[in-house]
Amino acid sequence: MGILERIKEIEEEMARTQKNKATEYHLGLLKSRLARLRSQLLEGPKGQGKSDEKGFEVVKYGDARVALIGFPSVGKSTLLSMLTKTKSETAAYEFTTLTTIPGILEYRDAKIQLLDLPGIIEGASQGKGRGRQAEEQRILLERELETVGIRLNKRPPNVYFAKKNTGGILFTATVPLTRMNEKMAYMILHEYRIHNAEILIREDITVDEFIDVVEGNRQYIRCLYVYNKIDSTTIEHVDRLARMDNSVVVSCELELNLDYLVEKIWEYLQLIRVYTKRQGNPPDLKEPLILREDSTVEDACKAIHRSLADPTQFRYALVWGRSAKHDPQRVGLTHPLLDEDVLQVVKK
Ligand SMILES: Nc1nc2c(ncn2[C@@H]2O[C@H](COP(=O)(O)OP(=O)(O)OP(=O)(O)O)[C@@H](O)[C@H]2O)c(=O)[nH]1
Ligand SMILES: [K+]
Ligand SMILES: [Mg+2]
Repeated sequence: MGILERIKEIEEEMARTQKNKATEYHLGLLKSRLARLRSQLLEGPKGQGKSDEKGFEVVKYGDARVALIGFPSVGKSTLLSMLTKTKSETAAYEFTTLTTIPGILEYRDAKIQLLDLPGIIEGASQGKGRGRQAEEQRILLERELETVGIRLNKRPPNVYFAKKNTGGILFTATVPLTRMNEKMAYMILHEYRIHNAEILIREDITVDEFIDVVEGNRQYIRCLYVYNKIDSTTIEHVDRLARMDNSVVVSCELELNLDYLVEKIWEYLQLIRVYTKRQGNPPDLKEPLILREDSTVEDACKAIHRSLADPTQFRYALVWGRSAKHDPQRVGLTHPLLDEDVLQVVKK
């Protein structure tokens, strides 16, 4: 039996199985089997070099990447063409875009690579997906991304997990577990042929989250749900969509709310700008370092030059701005930076 058939069989069995105390472990087992098969499917057969093919087949460029993922003809290419200098073909028929089209969104001195992807659709081959309501599309997209190991707007579970060579399974939970337990963990690990490991669970996780930890390859990605074409629905509907979590409503056609969308994209990327300065010179305000929100002086040094954070080179740094207690503050490598700080590195 092929992987796809086995996946289908397990999905069917799960759908038939009632959720209760008696079936809890069996369902946990099915879930882990399903997760293993899906991973196999994504990785492809071992030793064929296929697993190296990552990303969207477009060269990475700029400070961050945003992928536009959605059903056909929702206006992804129209949006890319509005927000960047790139023109991506748009048309009223589905699957106009057949390959990934990159464009650059310039905002707050950062270059953000937008990727216009071909429309994705649940069961495209069966011709499904016409006339879907926005909310339904959202659920289907989430489900589609879930099955390939993408977790949207979630944090990785607070669990320490390390495979070992010997010593058996060492299981510890620092909080009461109400949604899974040690027995379930053993069973799932057994399914993964893991017989030696250290597990420290620090929050009340679900079985699915435990499987995510064991798989270890999940992508935790922030996601904005953008509802386009608000010009062609009722104000009540728009209002309902706009109130949902992580949502922005726009109209590319009427150019409604696009500035707000760009602001939101910036917020979701969690980036900061750090302006660098040489001794005796004003800061370079044209090209800031674009760093992740939780970056330190060390990260900034590494972004300037690989070896700048080495103890042989780095003496201290001066920081002006919101992260500084006084201007300038003399700091070390571990100092956390904030948006719009100015940084001067003093070398040995
Ligand atoms: N009414 C309305 N139509 C829009 C809006 N934005 C885009 N469209 C139209 O919707 C149709 C599809 O737009 P595309 O940008 O090609 O959609 P897409 O998501 O890239 O489609 P595929 O590449 O086929 O998946 C085009 O006819 C656009 O002119 C909008 O805000 N309002
Ligand atoms: K289209
Ligand atoms: Mg398109």
